[in-house]
Amino acid sequence: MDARDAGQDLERVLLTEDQVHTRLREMAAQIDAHYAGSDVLLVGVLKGAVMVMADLARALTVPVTMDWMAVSSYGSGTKSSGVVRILKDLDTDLTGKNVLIVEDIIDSGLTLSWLSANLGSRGPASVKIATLLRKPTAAKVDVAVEWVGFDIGEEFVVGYGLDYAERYRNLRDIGVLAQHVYA
Ligand SMILES: O=P(O)(O)OC[C@H]1O[C@H](OP(=O)(O)OP(=O)(O)O)[C@H](O)[C@@H]1O
Ligand code: HPA
Ligand SMILES: [Mg+2]
Repeated sequence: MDARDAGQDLERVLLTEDQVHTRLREMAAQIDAHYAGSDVLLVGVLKGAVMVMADLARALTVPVTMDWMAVSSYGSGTKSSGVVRILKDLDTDLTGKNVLIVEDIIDSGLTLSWLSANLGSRGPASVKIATLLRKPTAAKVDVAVEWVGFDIGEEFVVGYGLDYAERYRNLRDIGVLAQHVYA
C-alpha cells in the first residue's frame, strides 16, 4: 500500500520509499567498506526490521548470512513496556562471528541495549548495529549505533515494516500516524 491507500490514517509522509532506498544504499556502501575482507552475520529483529533487512542485505556486497530474532517490548500500543521478551531466538552460534544487528527503529533504546548485551555475551568477534530510524530525544538509555539512516522526532511512525497494532507494515513510505487512529 502507499500513502494514498492509508488515507486519513497518516498525518503526513515523513520519508518516501525512494528516500529510504537511497539512504539504505549509502549505508550499505559504508558497511561494505567496514567489513571488507570478512563475513557478516546479519541479525534482523522481527517483525519491524523485515523490510530494512530485505533491502539492506541486497545492497551489500560482502558475504552475509542472515538470521532472525523476535523480541517484543511494545505489544499493541505506542509506548515501550520496557520489558523485553525473546519470542524467537537465533538458530546460529555466534562464536567468533561479526554480528550486525539490523533494526527499523531505535526509540527508547531499551530493545537494542538489551539485545546487543545479550548477543555480546555469546562470544561473537563483534556486535554492531545498523538502524534505519532513530529518535534521539526519546532515548531512555544510550546505545552505541554505528549506522543510522535518519534521526527523526518523537512522533509515532508507521510503514516500511513499522506497525501500529500490526497494521501499516506494508505501507511503502514512512508516515506519521494520525493521532485519531490511536487516541
Ligand atoms: O527503542 P525501543 O523503544 O525499544 O523501540 C524499538 C523497537 O520497538 C519496535 O519493535 P516491537 O517491539 O514493536 O515489535 P515489532 O518489530 O514486531 O513491531 C521496533 O521494531 C524496535 O524493535
Ligand atoms: O514510532 C514507532 N512506530 C512503530 N513502532 C515503533 N516502535 C518503537 N517506536 C515506534
Ligand atoms: Mg512494533
